[in-house]
Amino acid sequence: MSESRRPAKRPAGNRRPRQPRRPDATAVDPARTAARDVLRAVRERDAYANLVLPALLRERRIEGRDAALATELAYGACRSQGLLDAVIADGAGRPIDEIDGPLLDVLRLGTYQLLRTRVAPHAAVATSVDLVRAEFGGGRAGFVNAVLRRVAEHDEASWVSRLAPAEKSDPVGHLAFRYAHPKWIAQAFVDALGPAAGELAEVLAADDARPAVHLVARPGEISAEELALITGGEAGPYSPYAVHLDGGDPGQLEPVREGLAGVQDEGSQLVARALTLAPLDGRDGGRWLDLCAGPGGKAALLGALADIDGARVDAVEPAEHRAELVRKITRGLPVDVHVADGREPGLTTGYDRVLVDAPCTGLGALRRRPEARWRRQPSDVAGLVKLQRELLASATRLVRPGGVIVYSTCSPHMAETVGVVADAVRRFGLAELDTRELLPGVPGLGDGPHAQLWPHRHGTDAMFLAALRRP
Ligand SMILES: C[S@@+](CC[C@H](N)C(=O)[O-])C[C@H]1O[C@@H](n2cnc3c(N)ncnc32)[C@H](O)[C@@H]1O
Repeated sequence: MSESRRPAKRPAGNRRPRQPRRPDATAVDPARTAARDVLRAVRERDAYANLVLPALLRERRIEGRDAALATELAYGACRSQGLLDAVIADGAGRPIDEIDGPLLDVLRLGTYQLLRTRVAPHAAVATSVDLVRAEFGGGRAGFVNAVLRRVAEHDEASWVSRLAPAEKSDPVGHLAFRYAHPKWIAQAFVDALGPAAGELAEVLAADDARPAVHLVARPGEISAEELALITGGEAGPYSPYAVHLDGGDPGQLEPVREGLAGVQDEGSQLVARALTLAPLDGRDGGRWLDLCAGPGGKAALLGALADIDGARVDAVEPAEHRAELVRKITRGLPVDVHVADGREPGLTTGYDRVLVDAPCTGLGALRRRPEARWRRQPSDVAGLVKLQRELLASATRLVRPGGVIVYSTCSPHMAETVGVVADAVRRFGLAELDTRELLPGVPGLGDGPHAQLWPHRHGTDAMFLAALRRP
């Protein structure tokens, strides 16, 4: 009987023979395994990193330093994907789409650590190799090892100078590469900055900075000063309702749990407030409309201000699950939620104030959505602009003569901002108010009459807003 056919002897005690075990990466390195799983969910099922990661950390009970590391790696690798992929393709000597998805996730994680963190290079490589070996065994781990060793031969600056478009002939492409943004987005920022295009590097860098948590103190419930005192935060510089926190989980704060405060970017607070400050021709009859209300952040602030002013808000949202979020967040406030398409909401005309916080590319909020910059495509813009124009046309029908519309986007892309507004002004004879006057005390809003906020100038999302009066 040959050696291979001989029946295996059972060791004493009837124990099974020991198999050589692959390392269990989950147990060895929970943070990197979690980050890898986030990248995989984003790649395979178009998941949102900032929804997947917190759920995954909770489910696996990953806390403290491990949670912080998983967050830094998952979000950082998502944000810098374009830069990482160019380096990986060079290191692998083949295009990215010829690398198996699960290996690419780990290569992105490893390359991010090598180029953009202080993790020691040997640890970045070894932990990546372990992740692959645990799942696929040695052959594929060898490939990852070889690629990452090539990546580790240069630092980030040197990879940028090797692979980025030349600064002289393509300055926007160069900065886009260096700050890991698609070029079309960097170009959209340049266009919106206009004469301040020299600030492009600062705008791009702001997208990678961890944004502070902004709370809104609900008017009539709690003041910003009280909220700051309770939470240990600082009052925001521009919105009278804003409090800034360094970090932490705002959902755990008592004022947030009790509904006295909410989480809302200070720029969004300024948009809702601007609608209430806009001067009307004639008296305010107290009929206010939020035409694109889900998930309800601005509707809640408008509702609280309406409560104080004796006004009432109709809030329109076509997606039932988002309308439900509006109902929840505005409970107890004078807000009526309508599940309807804002283009034909079936409401009685004659509103004094209408907010069109339009669906948009979200290019002004990239710092809050790690993977968004690589998912959005230039071809998305045209469809959104069409919808934005139709929503603004609908608002024009719904507002009374002398009433005011505030049109806003969390995108500075000019087709979605000044393009949509200019079209409405031309078609409907709307008068553009000086929107900057509706943001008292806020500097650096541009040449008007509209207003553009920027993360690098104001610490807010890059919200655009224009106030328009129907003649
Ligand atoms: C930028 S978000 C609004 C954010 C909201 N104002 C807030 O502060 O929480 C745009 C919203 O418009 C909704 N929307 C999409 N198509 C719409 C339509 N045809 N009519 C009205 N709303 C629409 C989206 O579902 C989304 O909830």
